[in-house]
Amino acid sequence: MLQQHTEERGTVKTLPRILVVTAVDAERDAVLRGLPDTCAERMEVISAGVGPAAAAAAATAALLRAAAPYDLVISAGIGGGFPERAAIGSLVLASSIVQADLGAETPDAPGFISVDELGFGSSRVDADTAWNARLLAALRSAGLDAALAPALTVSSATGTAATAERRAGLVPGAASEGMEGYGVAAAAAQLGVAVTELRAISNAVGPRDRSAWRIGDALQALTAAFRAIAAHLYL
Ligand SMILES: O=C(O)c1cccc(C(=O)CC[C@H]2O[C@@H](n3cnc4c(=O)[nH]cnc43)[C@H](O)[C@@H]2O)c1
Repeated sequence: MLQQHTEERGTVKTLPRILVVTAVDAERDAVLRGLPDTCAERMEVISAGVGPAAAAAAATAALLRAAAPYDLVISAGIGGGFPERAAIGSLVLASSIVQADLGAETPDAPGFISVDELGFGSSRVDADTAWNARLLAALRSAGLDAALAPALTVSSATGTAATAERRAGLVPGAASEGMEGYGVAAAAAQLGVAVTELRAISNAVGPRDRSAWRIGDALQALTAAFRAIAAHLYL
């Protein structure tokens, strides 16, 4: 990490290099709106496309082509919130990132076996606890907050109450659902870079009702979150 001397106070501030991976351009632009020009060299923000495969491919490419190593990768965007855990417009910071539909469907309840249970590996990557603490401190110093909880990744967004219940039961405490986190996390883990996920909630996880999505509110929350993070880490 580059160190910047603040001579008048005699302090040394570390300036981390962070890669932010969003799915679509509207999310990338919302993140960029929160960043001052001065941190452009330290924070790269990309839109990777929707879904874990596109996210993993783009994150891997960005990590490998970087002129200098990244200290942290953040999967960021709007997301679904599990009722009672994350309201529309609120933020969820992942404690772990879980691919919730990676496994096998079964005819018996609960209707799904994860790859972990099947013995094919792991569907979970733990978010970096030290970075999560820094990001939470950044949000709180700007009067914001985030639920620190497992974040689900799925290839098909939940659209029924039954799927919402099954996915919530699969990962106790899960607060958010998105479609890219695990792909970004798998890329970061493969390359030994710390990772976390930050979701701004646009809709409830449950029966599909696109008219109830509050994308504008969620994008504003994303901008505010990254403004707070940049101010805390770089200014
Ligand atoms: O239509 C728009 O203006 C618009 C602006 C920004 C983003 C979108 C998206 O549709 C992004 C898709 C993206 O959102 C995540 N997401 C949001 N809600 C959920 C959900 O309930 N379950 C799973 N994923 C969700 C997801 O990561 C998609 O990539 C549109």
